Amino acid sequence: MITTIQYNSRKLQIDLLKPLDISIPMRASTSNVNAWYLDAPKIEPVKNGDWIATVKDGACINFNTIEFNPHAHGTHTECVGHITENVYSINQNLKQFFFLAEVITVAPEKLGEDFVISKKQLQFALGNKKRDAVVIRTMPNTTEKLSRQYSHTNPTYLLEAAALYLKQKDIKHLLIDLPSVDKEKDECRLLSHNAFWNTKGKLRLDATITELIYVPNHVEDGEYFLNLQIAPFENDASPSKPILYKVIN
Ligand SMILES: N[C@@H](CC(=O)c1ccccc1NC=O)C(=O)O
Repeated sequence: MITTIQYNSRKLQIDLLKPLDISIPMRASTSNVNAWYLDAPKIEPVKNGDWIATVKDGACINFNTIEFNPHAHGTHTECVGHITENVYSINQNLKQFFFLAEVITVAPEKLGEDFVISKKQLQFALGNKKRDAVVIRTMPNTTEKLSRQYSHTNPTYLLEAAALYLKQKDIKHLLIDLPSVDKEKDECRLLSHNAFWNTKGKLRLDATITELIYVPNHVEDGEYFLNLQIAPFENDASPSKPILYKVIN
């Protein structure tokens, strides 16, 4: 099912039958990916006295209540409302869902006790490419990322200059396979979040950050169309399902 997309002056083809899902599924399990010191997400049947809302227990339906945190428990997309006093909702600010994206792979650099992604690394990977979105895969890239327990592990983050560079390149959507673009314990400085969303100037309300993605190794670096879909929560962040389609010519 090949479709041709007129993108500015270019005609780009993708195969809609070959979606590449880069989200992490959310499961009610202690092995679900986790960050920010919360317990595992819960998916439990509604109960009313002796009645349990599962077909195996005699109900005519399965009817679960789900408890999770979008920032902690899986792939999620956030807008500037994540760090502002004014409440901005991702559902009000992400209004388009198809973007030209570049998938890049970086091996984080050691900086003191930390591992970081630098501006230089992004410059090297992106060059003069003009994209709406950048998808960052960090090395090493194993399926252990689907179940990693990130709390208190000081995960890799983006240096402020790297986030500033992406803003200056007018990258609207930043996707990364880490729990945050900032250092886990940074006394709430949130330098990269602030730089990317330009909180000291005109807020980039249409810019989003998607965290806790997983880009499988069979997905090569290069040019893709990104379909970025969220669940329609009115909240700073929502669980999301980014799908890539390789640009075939
Ligand atoms: N770095 C902050 C915490 C933080 O960034 C955070 C805390 C809870 C949930 C999400 C967070 N940041 C996500 O990008 C701090 O040091 O307190």
